[in-house]
Amino acid sequence: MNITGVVLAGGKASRMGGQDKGLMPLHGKPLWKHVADRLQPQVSAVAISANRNISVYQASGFPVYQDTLADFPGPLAGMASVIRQAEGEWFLFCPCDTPFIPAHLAERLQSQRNEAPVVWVHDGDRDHPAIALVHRRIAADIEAYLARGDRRVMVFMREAGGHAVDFSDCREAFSNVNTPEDLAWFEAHS
Ligand SMILES: Nc1nc2c(ncn2[C@@H]2O[C@H](COP(=O)(O)OP(=O)(O)OP(=O)(O)O)[C@@H](O)[C@H]2O)c(=O)[nH]1
Repeated sequence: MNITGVVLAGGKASRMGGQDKGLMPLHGKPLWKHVADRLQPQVSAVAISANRNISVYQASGFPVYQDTLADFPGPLAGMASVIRQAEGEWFLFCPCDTPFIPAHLAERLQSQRNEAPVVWVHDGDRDHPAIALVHRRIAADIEAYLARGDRRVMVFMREAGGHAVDFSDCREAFSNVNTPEDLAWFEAHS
């Protein structure tokens, strides 16, 4: 299966004080690059979803896609915007703030998909609907869902016929960085 891995870096990062979270360094490397480096061996191509500092992301050489659904901020808008601009059938989305995703992420999501058009990570405690393997055919459904005023990623994905895949054996791989305190903690402990 050909999969495009997409680093979602288009959020407002309000809990990070509004800075561009993807560009914040952890151990001297920007958060988005940690995610891209972990995705790259698992996918056919890597791309970035971003809405500011575009030239900085473009300098990586990866394609960078901006949101075309700017009226509907949130990860779903990022997903549909990428699918509309990129080629390829399958997309593995992953937030820029999840720098420890496991090496078997794509393989396990694929192997437990069972024909669903979207599957996402469940870490044993909670769902991570922005870490998801998505087929391009749901782009139109995302657009319709956003247009009717909804934003909730999980609700959409269940409506679209998706299900969660269990990653409780490696739950710590889905730790994420939301605040400056989180970043300081990972700088000291990872
Ligand atoms: N392309 C795109 N990505 C988004 C958008 N909103 C959130 N994301 C991404 O989705 C992932 C999860 O986002 P959140 O942590 O819920 O939101 P955030 O904006 O990053 O941070 P907070 O404002 O602190 O909630 C992150 O990787 C974000 O960059 C958006 O409107 N467009």
